[in-house]
Amino acid sequence: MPEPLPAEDFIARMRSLKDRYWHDHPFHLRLHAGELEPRELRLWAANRWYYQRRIPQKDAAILANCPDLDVRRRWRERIVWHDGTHQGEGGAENWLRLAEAVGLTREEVLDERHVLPGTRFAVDAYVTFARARPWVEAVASGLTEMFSGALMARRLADMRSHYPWIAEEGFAYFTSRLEVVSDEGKSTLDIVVRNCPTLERQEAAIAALEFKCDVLRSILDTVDYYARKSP
Ligand SMILES: O=C(O)c1cc(C(=O)O)c2c(n1)C(=O)C(=O)c1cc(C(=O)O)[nH]c1-2
Repeated sequence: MPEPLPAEDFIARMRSLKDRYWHDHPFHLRLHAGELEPRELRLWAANRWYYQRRIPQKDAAILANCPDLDVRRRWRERIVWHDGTHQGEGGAENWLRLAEAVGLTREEVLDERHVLPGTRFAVDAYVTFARARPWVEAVASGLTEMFSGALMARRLADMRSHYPWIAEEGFAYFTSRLEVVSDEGKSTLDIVVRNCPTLERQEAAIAALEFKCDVLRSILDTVDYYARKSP
């Protein structure tokens, strides 16, 4: 049987997938350059809502499949972060505030009338992956968060400067996410490395992260296509 990769090489393989991440997707580049019309930002916020609202369900699937108490303890914090503990709190609520700040009503976000079929297919594929695959692969698929901190910091700065009409309250999602994201990346990586003792499992974890990068890019492909097409 082939030997597993040394941990550093395994980590390096996962980090090298940054090129496949969505930071340089044409839609993000237009967002960062201040080139988006308000209606394009609204389409983006309404579609990202679908991703945000499905993430706690994806995390619940991981909890359901994971027999490791220590991992479950850490993982359930993610659900609490997104859902909050009380009405009016949590990451999802903050995303709704961003959507309102770009000009959407809460109602039109919550009824998902702007969610495009491609977004739904991509995000649902992510949730299904977490339900159907071994839990460590689903955890590995969340490792895009290793790449997300720098992107979110840049997005926050660029949105503040290029879209000054967006009220500061709208950015609470990014400011609060940035506080948790770097730490999460490290502990998630640790869980994946410890729970992939064979080359086969390591390769499966790498494939899971590739899949997730493709999920994210697919969301923006569909948003970008319709954003450019609409009047
Ligand atoms: O704004 C971004 O670019 C970005 C990227 C990602 C990501 O890389 O999956 C997440 C988030 N944001 C995010 O806010 C978030 O809560 C989140 C959860 C997850 C996940 O897979 O569990 N990814 C991400």
